[in-house]
Amino acid sequence: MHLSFDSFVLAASTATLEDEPAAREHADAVEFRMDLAEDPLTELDGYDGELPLLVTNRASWEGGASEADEDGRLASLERAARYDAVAAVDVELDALRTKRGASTAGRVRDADAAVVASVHDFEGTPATSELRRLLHEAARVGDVGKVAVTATSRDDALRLLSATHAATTWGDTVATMGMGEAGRHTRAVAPVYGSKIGYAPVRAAEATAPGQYDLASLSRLTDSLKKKPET
Ligand SMILES: O=C1C[C@@](O)(C(=O)O)C[C@@H](O)[C@@H]1O
Repeated sequence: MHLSFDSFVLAASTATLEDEPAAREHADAVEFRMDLAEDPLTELDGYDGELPLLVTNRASWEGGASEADEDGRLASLERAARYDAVAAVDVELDALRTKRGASTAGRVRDADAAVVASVHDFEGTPATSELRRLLHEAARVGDVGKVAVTATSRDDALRLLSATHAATTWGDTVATMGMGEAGRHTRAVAPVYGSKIGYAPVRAAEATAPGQYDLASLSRLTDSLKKKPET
């Protein structure tokens, strides 16, 4: 399956593909968190859903739950990329800076899947210059450059939106989101400034990051902001 990041993609984040039927009504894709799944490759084997998959196998050094060593973790992503349903693979920017990670990106693309190069900051929001630099570097090595930061103030949220707008204006394909309470509204608003992916759990209690809206809520918010105001 194919996913275009030319326009906003709403991904239902989940630890199990059993959520796909419930996600269909609102989501454009499923983000399958392989690191949170019991037996991810067996789930991929049995997947017969309609939504394309974006697979993530988040490293423990990037806030995820993968317990595999780096080679095994990336090898699982390469295997996942070969499933027809897998349209995109998330690879951390820090991994992509290594030879092993860059080779994973090559294999993912050989399997006709897109690479989402990701950066997470669970502590705060980097300085504006660093934010812009990270977005540009991630967008250069990935088909989408994704930066998720922890916003602790309105100022952080505004800087994130502004960096998203700047990156989009100079032609980078990026996705951004503010984690935490102060960042929550950026999830609804960032697509207006060019962000191309949003993440939300089907059920609020199963959030995969702090400050996420549930899927139906984020879908309603992004849809209504997408509509042109009536004149
Ligand atoms: O990288 C991201 C973004 C995210 O952390 C969020 O803040 O919505 C949720 C994760 O599941 C996903 O892999």
